[in-house]
Amino acid sequence: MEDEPCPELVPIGGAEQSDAGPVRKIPVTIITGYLGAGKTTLLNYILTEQHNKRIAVILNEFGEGSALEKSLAISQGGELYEEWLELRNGCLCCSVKDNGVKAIENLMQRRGKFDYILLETTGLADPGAVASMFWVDSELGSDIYLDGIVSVVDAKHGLQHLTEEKPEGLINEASRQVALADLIIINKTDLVSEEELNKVRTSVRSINGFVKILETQRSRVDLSNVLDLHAFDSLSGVSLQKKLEHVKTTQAHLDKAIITVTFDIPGNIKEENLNLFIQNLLWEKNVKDKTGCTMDVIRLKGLVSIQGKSHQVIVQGVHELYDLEETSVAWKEDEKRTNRLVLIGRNLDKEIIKEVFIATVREERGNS
Ligand SMILES: Nc1nc2c(ncn2[C@@H]2O[C@H](COP(=O)(O)OP(=O)(O)OP(=O)(O)O)[C@@H](O)[C@H]2O)c(=O)[nH]1
Ligand SMILES: [Zn+2]
Repeated sequence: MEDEPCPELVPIGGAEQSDAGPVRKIPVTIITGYLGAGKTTLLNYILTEQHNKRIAVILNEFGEGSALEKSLAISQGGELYEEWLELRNGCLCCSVKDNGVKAIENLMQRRGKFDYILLETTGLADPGAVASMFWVDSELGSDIYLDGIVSVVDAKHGLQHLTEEKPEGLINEASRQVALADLIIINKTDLVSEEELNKVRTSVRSINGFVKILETQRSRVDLSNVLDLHAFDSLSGVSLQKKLEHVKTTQAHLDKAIITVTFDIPGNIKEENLNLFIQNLLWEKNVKDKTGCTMDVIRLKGLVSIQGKSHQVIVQGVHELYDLEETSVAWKEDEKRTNRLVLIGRNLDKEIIKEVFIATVREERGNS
């Protein structure tokens, strides 16, 4: 019973799918970033680059005066539409006012016409809320999967956005977008000196110790860095282990800063204990730092070893939502089983979190 067969992940051959056959899930990449950072420029660039993908783009321009301009930029259509429009190169485009769920549902009726979805959030959006809908909306979840969150940071104004103070000590949008990202694009490097660029890079890194950082002008990036990141699923099982190994706990660099904390605890833990640890942290919020402030976790990633599971288990969390999924990577016979977690958030104290983790996973409950 220990070795439950894990379904093998096999690529589905051919583009054509019969009604009865398995359906290929469509990846969604969320493109976020503060107002004017270069999100739409990035989308335009991606749409015009050679990528052999049929991409569907959703522009979420909620409440922004420039929405019309944005649709114009992409569709050359001249008006704000909520209907899908086919571009000359076969890509699809649509501009919406809400968080995009409707648009995606609508889009899925055109299945077969596209193989990738890019969703641009508004500059003030919390990408976590958008990401969450892929977990909550199981209807959506069966058709599509979240591939990654890409945040565009303005090299010129990024620092200012990251340090902006919000009332009641709320986390500003720019920091949240950096904390949640799987890829950061520091754009508009033409507008800053090397020194200014270093400062932005250091601040971004101090918030998110995990994220890959690219620097661009006009959002020109190698698309392989943006698409098919598999940041949330077990297909990244192997590389995630490597990636996690390189993550370091960061030092607060900005005021009231968000930082990254990572640790590695050897052993083989019970799933219920892991759940308890995560729920205390994310739901009960009863884990506090030395000064009594609640630890506020925005993003959680990890690879853990669960008792009774032969394969590594990936942990993913965005705000209050989290998910455990067995990967296709089996623990080897002689391999030391270990649990590595990466947490990004505020008021994080590595030593305290480690202690809480150890105490929780060591605890016996119910059956010996
Ligand atoms: N100098 C410079 N300007 C840039 C660069 N990238 C984009 N821009 C300009 O910056 C402005 C904002 O770019 P957008 O791509 O619309 O930014 P956005 O993030 O989509 O903006 P919102 O949707 O309004 O939040 C545009 O005028 C772009 O032409 C760059 O690398 N350097
Ligand atoms: Zn835009």
